[in-house]
Amino acid sequence: MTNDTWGRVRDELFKAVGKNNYVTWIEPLKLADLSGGIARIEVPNSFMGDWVSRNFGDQIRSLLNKSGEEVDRLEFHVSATRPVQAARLADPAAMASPKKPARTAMNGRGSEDADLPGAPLDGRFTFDSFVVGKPNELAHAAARRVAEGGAVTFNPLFLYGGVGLGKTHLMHAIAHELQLRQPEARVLYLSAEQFMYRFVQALREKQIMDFKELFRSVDVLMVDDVQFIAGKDSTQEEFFHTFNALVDQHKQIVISADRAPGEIKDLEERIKSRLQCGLVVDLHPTDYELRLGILQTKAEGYRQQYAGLQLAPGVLEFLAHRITTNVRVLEGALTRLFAFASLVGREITLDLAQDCLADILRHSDRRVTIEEIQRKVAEHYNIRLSDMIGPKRVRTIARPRQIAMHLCKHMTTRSLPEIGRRFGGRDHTTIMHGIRKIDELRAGDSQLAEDLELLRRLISA
Ligand SMILES: Nc1ncnc2c1ncn2[C@@H]1O[C@H](COP(=O)(O)OP(=O)(O)OP(=O)(O)O)[C@@H](O)[C@H]1O
Repeated sequence: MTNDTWGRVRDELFKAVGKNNYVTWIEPLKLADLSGGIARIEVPNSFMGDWVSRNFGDQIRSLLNKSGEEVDRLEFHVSATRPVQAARLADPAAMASPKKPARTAMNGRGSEDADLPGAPLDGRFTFDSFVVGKPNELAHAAARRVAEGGAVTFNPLFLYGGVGLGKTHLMHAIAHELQLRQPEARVLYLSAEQFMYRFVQALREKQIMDFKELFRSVDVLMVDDVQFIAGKDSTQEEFFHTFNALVDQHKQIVISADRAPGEIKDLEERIKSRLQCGLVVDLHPTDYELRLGILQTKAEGYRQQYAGLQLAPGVLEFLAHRITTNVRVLEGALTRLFAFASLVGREITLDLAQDCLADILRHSDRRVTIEEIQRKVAEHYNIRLSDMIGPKRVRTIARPRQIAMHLCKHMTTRSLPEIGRRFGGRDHTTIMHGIRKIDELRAGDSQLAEDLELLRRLISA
């Protein structure tokens, strides 16, 4: 195989994969050897090897074969000689002596940390104070796994979800836990905005090498709200290099965003693909049980703080039912309620809650209608809307109908008789039966549970 042949193969790949893909994935490849039907290709890091193998492997092999070589298999090896700059950054001995020692990059490391690039950790955001329920159990388990330290199993851990669902809380909890378990570990938590700010500052002050060295010398890097760097070209570029350097050194990265990597607009494709390479976990909107759990935990704390204050039964259930927006609002409501009750020296009752939280409750009032739910569920299961309220009892229709009943109960404030009337004049006991049936089924049927959650989101979107 001559260099010319490899050159031609690369030219063909350029045409086939387009400029961007070519520059990111193909250009850095080096054909090191071709013998015994195996093409050995050198790549700068293992991530790249995996990606190229999965996405372009077949194309490369077939182009090599077309050019007259007999290639059965491609093997990717991380090249021993790293690019000059990367080697310099990865090897402390070869580093230009940094102005600030690397450990100043870490959170919670005493007074020398005055100018840390990291954000301070909130002492309340620990695993102990995080209430686990169905919607967040996977995110919680993955965060726990990362917090145990040890060998990196997935990189990055990518947490995403809507506003106030606990992403920041989990990231801080990881940092706290790591500091306890491995006090020497260099854990850096910051928002993507702070990352950009530090980067721009380093550029301005001509300290870019310090910046690079600092970020590449951490053991765990956590970047919150990464969607912020979308559309900010040089920050994205720097983030990409930082990310790669850390992954190559098997350092853990944890990222959060308000949506899945593939859905972040104006984020470079190569960054999206890197973000998708580890474990991508969705924090689902809270369900009633989780909201109640969070309220109970918080209320317990307040009971100690406001000793003697009475909390009437049913108040927490009422709040969990009515405030469905996000946990931050839920917490805010409870805080206000306890503060108000303690000021006026009254028991916290439903009436007091309704008075004191009127604005929040009004804002959280669901405007979801029974008709809307019926329509969305019918669309989802591809059945006719008329069948939703009609008499047919075949399972393909009856089950979606029961799901719609279930959602009506939980997403509107309508009573069972009223729901019954809107389902073709059914009796309220039929509605109750339908709701119970779905509750029973979803406990053992994960597909059904997922459908319910998805529909809930579609409906409340
Ligand atoms: N499962 C939970 N248990 C206890 N508290 C929670 C839970 N989920 C969220 N919270 C609390 O809700 C508030 C908002 O959470 P957090 O700041 O982590 O949200 P976020 O997902 O990062 O939101 P944003 O997108 O606004 O950054 C915090 O006070 C947090 O402690």
